Amino acid sequence: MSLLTVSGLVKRYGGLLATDNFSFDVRHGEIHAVIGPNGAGKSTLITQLAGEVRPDAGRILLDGRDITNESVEQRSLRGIARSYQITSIFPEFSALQNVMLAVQAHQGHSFRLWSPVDTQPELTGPAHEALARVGLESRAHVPVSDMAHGEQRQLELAMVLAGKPRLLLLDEPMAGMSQAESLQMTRLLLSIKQDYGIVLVEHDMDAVFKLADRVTVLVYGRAIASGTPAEIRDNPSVRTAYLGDDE
Ligand SMILES: Nc1ncnc2c1ncn2[C@@H]1O[C@H](COP(=O)(O)OP(=O)(O)OP(=O)(O)O)[C@@H](O)[C@H]1O
Repeated sequence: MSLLTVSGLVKRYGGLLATDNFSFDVRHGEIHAVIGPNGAGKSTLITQLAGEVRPDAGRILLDGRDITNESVEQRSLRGIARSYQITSIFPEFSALQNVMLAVQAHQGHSFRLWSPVDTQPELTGPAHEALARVGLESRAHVPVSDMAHGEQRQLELAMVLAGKPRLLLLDEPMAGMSQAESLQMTRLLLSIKQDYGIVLVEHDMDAVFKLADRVTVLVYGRAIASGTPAEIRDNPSVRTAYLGDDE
């Protein structure tokens, strides 16, 4: 059974169909990329999967359970985690403290960052573990403001993993990265993917074709093609949809 199954999803903004009868699924251990031109509805899809926006029609199932009407918090408890952009990071705090905050937010503990960190093993343990997963363990005590952009994006991923999710919703994890940083993030995602199901929205096509097991192409809210990276690359209607687009 798929980890995530989406069927017949519809989202209208006035007369605009931002999501047009969209269906797809994500298996455990799989990266399913959603690509498409600007305004195709990729972010709108992610917000509906995360529970921030309710669809007008359709169903979202996690492990076969209907979560369409569940809140962001309920979905988070079930293991759906959305990556947020760097704006959710506290730059003056260390990498470790930022991940501890993410652990704390997930566990619902009270805010205790001012007490000595080594007295809070329930936070430091999972936080160190998440930093190690993304290769930032040696940077645990570095203030985020002293970290490179690519490292900050890795930290963002550590914060997502800190909640021990099962399904990751990654919205442009390579945004603003140099080619070297993007390669590093690609390697990182490949090294962790077997433990999660991942929905990947990304404009960096090199990264998408290296990472994705399956790719679904959105145009005007509608899935016009779905298949392996090789199938998508060779699909004439995908090529047509991207003609004149600089992505
Ligand atoms: N809250 C909203 N109210 C009205 N229209 C919206 C709203 N959110 C998105 N839209 C519209 O829905 C369509 C899809 O937007 P969306 O941001 O999901 O596209 P996208 O594929 O993520 O684009 P990009 O690649 O540029 O981020 C666009 O036409 C957009 O203007």
